[in-house]
Amino acid sequence: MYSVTKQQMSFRSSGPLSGETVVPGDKSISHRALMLAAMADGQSRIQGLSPGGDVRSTACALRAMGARIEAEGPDTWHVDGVGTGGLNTPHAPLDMGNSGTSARLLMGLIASHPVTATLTGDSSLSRRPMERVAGPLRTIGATIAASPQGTLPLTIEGAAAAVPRHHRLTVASAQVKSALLLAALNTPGVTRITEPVATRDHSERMLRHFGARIEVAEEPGGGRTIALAGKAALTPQDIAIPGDPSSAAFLAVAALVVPGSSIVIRNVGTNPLRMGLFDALRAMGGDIVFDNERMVDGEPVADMRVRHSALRATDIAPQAVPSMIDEFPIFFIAAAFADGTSRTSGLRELRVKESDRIAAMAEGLRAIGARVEENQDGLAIMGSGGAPLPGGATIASCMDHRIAMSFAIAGLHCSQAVTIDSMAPVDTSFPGFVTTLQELHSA
Ligand SMILES: O=C(O)C1=C[C@@H](OP(=O)(O)O)[C@@H](O)[C@H](O)C1
Ligand SMILES: C=C(OP(=O)(O)O)C(=O)O
Repeated sequence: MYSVTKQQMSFRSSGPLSGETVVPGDKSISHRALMLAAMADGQSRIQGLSPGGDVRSTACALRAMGARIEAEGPDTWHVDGVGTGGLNTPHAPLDMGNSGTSARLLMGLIASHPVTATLTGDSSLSRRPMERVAGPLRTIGATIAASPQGTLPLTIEGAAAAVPRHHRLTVASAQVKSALLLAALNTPGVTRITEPVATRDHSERMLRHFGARIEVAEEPGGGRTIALAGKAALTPQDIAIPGDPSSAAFLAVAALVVPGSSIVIRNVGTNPLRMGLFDALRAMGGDIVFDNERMVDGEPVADMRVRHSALRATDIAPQAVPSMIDEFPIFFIAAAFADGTSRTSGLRELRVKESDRIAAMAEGLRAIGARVEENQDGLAIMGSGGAPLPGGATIASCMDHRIAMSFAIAGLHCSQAVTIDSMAPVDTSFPGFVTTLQELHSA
């Protein structure tokens, strides 16, 4: 079914997917659970933590600044927090690996502690913009020296007495918002953040869960203002983290496009601010049903049933972009098998993710025989109407897990195998991806 040489791997048409599965714990929620547990006074237990490399980067950095983080079982960890204000200066640079969320959120946490840390990353992360976080953090009193391009490596010297501000964000970014909320935890007084469009609110939900005083007000036009009271004493918690909808997305699109498929993905997070892809797929005619909807530790969760469906093309409105920001690569694959032309715009942010995801997807889609038009801020994709694409190409994963997984899924409905030059990046968010696909093919 799959052939493997070192990290290169080929994916080909292998029949329908069926059966039940789970996906790893949500990566976004895992970062936040570790960071807030590290700030709590006492021991928290986290069940379902993401096993990916990105969350390991966060855990290593927090350990280097004084938190004790130990495994209790395969996916259960306990964290002994240092208390708000209790971080220590690390003895060595903190390696953020491939993880933008680790780098940006930890910058926020460090900015209001009297500690100094240097953050480094791999070559992909070292190209990504950090000024969007560094700028506002300087206004609270942190000193941050980055490369002239505003990228890693950077050294941050936190403020001994940070200043509470009202930050008005110009970029719709949950990472920037969360960095400022984490900085606010050890800042006296009330910090306010206004975001232009609502972005994923895992930080707000989890801060509330740990007992912080936080208020969220809707703004006209879809934005929000969040007010957080600083010098907060956080109470340790037992938290269960739901499966990552951004990982479930790959399996869901596989089931939709491979004829005869029918799968169930149990225990997936369904936070409305992460559901853009699933809303779009349903609008395209995708048979996706959420069963057993419930709340777990402040986040909505459900079991997801997905069946093969004839997909129709759709256009994505720019307002929907934040709710599916990481799902565009796999959305483009779904669009490539739909009937008609799907159009997207307002996606400039995709050019500064782990790779330039607009360029990488356009190039890969053309290589497997799809018809694509690339614009500055989006793609137009002329779909195959459900027919297999030719395939028969090798795709450069560009150190980007979502590019690698998207073309792996495309290969399952191509006439000839699709080869991914390296599946190594997949470890950052979904280490069991290939095994899960194999199990769904043999169920
Ligand atoms: O806050 C988070 O956990 C994330 C926010 C998004 O980034 P931006 O804030 O840069 O949009 C997303 O792309 C990233 O994978 C995770
Ligand atoms: C953009 C992503 O993550 P990060 O920004 O944390 O590297 C992602 O997971 O798609």
